[in-house]
Amino acid sequence: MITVDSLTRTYAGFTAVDNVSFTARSGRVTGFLGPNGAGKSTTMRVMVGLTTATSGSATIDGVRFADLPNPGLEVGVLLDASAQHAGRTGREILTLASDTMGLPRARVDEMIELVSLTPTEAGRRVRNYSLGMRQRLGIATALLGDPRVLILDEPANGLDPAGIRWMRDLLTGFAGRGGTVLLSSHLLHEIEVIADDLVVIGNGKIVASGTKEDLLAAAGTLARSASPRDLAHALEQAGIPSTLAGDGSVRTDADPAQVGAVALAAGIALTELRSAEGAGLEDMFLSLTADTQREGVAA
Ligand SMILES: Nc1ncnc2c1ncn2[C@@H]1O[C@H](COP(=O)(O)OP(=O)(O)OP(=O)(O)O)[C@@H](O)[C@H]1O
Repeated sequence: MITVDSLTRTYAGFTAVDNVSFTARSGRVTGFLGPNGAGKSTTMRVMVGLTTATSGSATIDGVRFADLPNPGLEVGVLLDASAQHAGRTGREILTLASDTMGLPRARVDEMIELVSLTPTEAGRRVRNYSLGMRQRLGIATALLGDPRVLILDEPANGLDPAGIRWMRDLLTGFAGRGGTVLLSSHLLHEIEVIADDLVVIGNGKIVASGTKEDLLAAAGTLARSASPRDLAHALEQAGIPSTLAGDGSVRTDADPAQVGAVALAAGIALTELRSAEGAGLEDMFLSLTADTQREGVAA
């Protein structure tokens, strides 16, 4: 389990991470979301000892990363796939990491195979790797020590569609065996498919956290009819506030049964009625972070 407790990180008076607390539990994939500059990477860097906390703490099973005797055996980290030594081959990077951790060399070949780098690619210098290949190498490095916790910043970045699916299966399998996965991503569809829990950060502060089900269920109900304005009007008459979305749907916080009953009473045929869950993470994310979005897209 990863525990972040009242974590604050300031840079010359600017507060990048502001009193952040959350946990990433074992056996679960926790998605860490937020707009550009929200503080995700800074929080993750503190977790793995690359940046110090101004106050508060981040611990892995109760221990600070810096106090772990052989951290690679406990925590797999992928923060910046391009930070690998460009002049070394993928195999050299894995071999060095494996030696540092005191692992058998056979583990290097296992990891190269696991991330589907060919032997030729593994022998190529990292400066000649594509982004997706760097990402695969980064994942191989993170998994090398067979850790029980994974901390991954944008791991799907640069992966092709098959690679994204492979990563999804890998991470859900890892959590299924009791591991802890914390991953940040701007690919909301990916997070929606893979995450069990969500932590949303905006301007350095947590704006929401909880299980995906709970957070998305709070999205309310989505209904469609041939005459959405009439439906919105009928709901208003029944004391249920609603909004007309740009896609012609009517959204409300009331539950689907209430909306159905109002439509029936008003003689309005519904063409769709469901929990707005399917409208999904993107809507939830944009509304939760509306104050912190640069483009003001959700305004
Ligand atoms: N070393 C530093 N010195 C000064 N400011 C910093 C430093 N590192 C990060 N920041 C600032 O802290 C804020 C949070 O940055 P961070 O990289 O954590 O955001 P993020 O959520 O990971 O963003 P993105 O989605 O763009 O990767 C930003 O405003 C950034 O400019």
